[in-house]
Amino acid sequence: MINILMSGCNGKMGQVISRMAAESEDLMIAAGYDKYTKINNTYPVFDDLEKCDVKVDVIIDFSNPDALDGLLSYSVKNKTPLIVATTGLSPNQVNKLREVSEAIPVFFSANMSLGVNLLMDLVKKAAKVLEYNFDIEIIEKHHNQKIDAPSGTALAIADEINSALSEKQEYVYDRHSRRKKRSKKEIGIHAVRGGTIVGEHSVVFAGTDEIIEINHIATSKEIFATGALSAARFLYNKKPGFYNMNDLISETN
Ligand SMILES: NC(=O)C1=CN([C@@H]2O[C@H](COP(=O)(O)OP(=O)(O)OC[C@H]3O[C@@H](n4cnc5c(N)ncnc54)[C@H](O)[C@@H]3O)[C@@H](O)[C@H]2O)C=CC1
Ligand SMILES: O=C(O)C1=N[C@H](C(=O)O)C[C@H](O)C1
Repeated sequence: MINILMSGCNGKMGQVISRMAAESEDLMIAAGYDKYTKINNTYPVFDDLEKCDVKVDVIIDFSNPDALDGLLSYSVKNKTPLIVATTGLSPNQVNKLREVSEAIPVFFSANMSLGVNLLMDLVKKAAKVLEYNFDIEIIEKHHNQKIDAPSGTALAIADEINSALSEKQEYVYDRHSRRKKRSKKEIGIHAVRGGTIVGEHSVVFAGTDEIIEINHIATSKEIFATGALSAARFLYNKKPGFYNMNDLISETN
């Protein structure tokens, strides 16, 4: 049995993962961490990681960037593998994750779904072929409770595209403050927020008289929970290192 500490356990993702872990035979949530503690869970919930006296094998984090420092200290002190799915981290926080991955296994992904990771591969291929004649714009849509914008996934898609292009493009967020024509050296990134949209990402390659669009639509949060639980199985007993969905997909396929 792999014992998990669920960080952000009382949030939307934390609750979906708790339900799915309870249905699994090899994983259980042994403890939770959340600053909001007014929900009854089947496991003990701590509002301070220093108070957590439950021994766990892996941490899964779907919370807020504010929680990261405490999680890193706890993980390093207890040598506990850490899965970070929280988005909106600063570049400095991502660097810290890389640093601690020299001491403990760290898994970081802005999107735990298999589909989005396939989309990233397809988009990279398209970007290489269309590099010189097509303008690239990314549009993401999420529910009205989402805090960060643009989504971590939209930024990760833009990074993947940039890694495939011969010349690095500048990211342009929305366009309301710009009063000039679009340049050839940019990737536009746009966020839509409303209702209960689970998560949609669309990459538009707009050329002269033709448009190619590659889309991913999440219709339930369970796809992210499935990915996070697979990441827990993957990271348990791994050597220190910085892992992502590509490592998980190549090991399991
Ligand atoms: N990588 C992926 O596949 C996915 C990532 N996410 C990301 O996961 C995060 C959480 O998403 P949701 O569950 O929808 O949000 P939510 O707002 O429903 O839940 C967040 C939970 O974290 C808790 N929290 C906030 N700050 C905290 C702190 N400093 N210490 C401890 N607990 C704290 C809140 O009380 C809340 O219960 C977001 O950053 C979101 O973008 C969400 C879905 C998929
Ligand atoms: O907040 C969400 O809900 C989601 N956040 C992630 C992101 O910011 O990319 C992933 C997913 O789209 C859902």
